[in-house]
Amino acid sequence: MDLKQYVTIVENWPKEGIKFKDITTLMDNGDAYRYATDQIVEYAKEKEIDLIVGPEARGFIIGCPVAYALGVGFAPVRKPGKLPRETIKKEYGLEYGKDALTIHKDAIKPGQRVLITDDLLATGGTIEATIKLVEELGGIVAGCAFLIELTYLDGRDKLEGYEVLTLMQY
Ligand SMILES: O=P(O)(O)OC[C@H]1O[C@H](OP(=O)(O)OP(=O)(O)O)[C@H](O)[C@@H]1O
Ligand SMILES: Nc1ncnc2[nH]cnc12
Repeated sequence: MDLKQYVTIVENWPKEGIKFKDITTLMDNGDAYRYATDQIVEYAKEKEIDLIVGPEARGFIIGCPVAYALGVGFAPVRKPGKLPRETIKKEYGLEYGKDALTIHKDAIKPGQRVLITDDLLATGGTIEATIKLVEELGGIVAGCAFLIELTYLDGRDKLEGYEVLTLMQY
């Protein structure tokens, strides 16, 4: 299936010069959403994953159906002030700003094999921060899976030494 036909490109949003890749038009098509999910599930099966970790908010949309299909858990990475118990935190830069991410301290057991999921790899700031959170808690990053990679932003440079799957490249 050609998934790109379901992605809508929105010019100059949220800021001038950004070509925003809107995946809501992929998600609201049942066949396309299932096809994309299945690709990531097949990738994850080879990696003997114990847990999926995904950053807020679009990482949840990708990661939760994969976790369900594999019968493993999902641990959310969230922006500060959203998780109710003790967390650890990492700051990071974005294509259009900067932010921080947190995870519950007990979300990952040392040695667990983790697949990190998100909708899109841009500068790599979000995935880099998420990897740091997982590894600080003793998790093993067995793979990183995205629907979309913006190759012109070189996010992959931050992922040297990690296994990466991207379903669409721009
Ligand atoms: O590779 P990067 O440059 O870090 O950019 C990619 C991240 O940016 C977007 O999330 P955003 O922070 O906009 O949050 P959202 O998912 O809550 O919309 C996207 O969903 C990725 O998580
Ligand atoms: N160009 C873009 N489109 C959609 N999500 C993004 N996150 C970071 N850059 C993005």
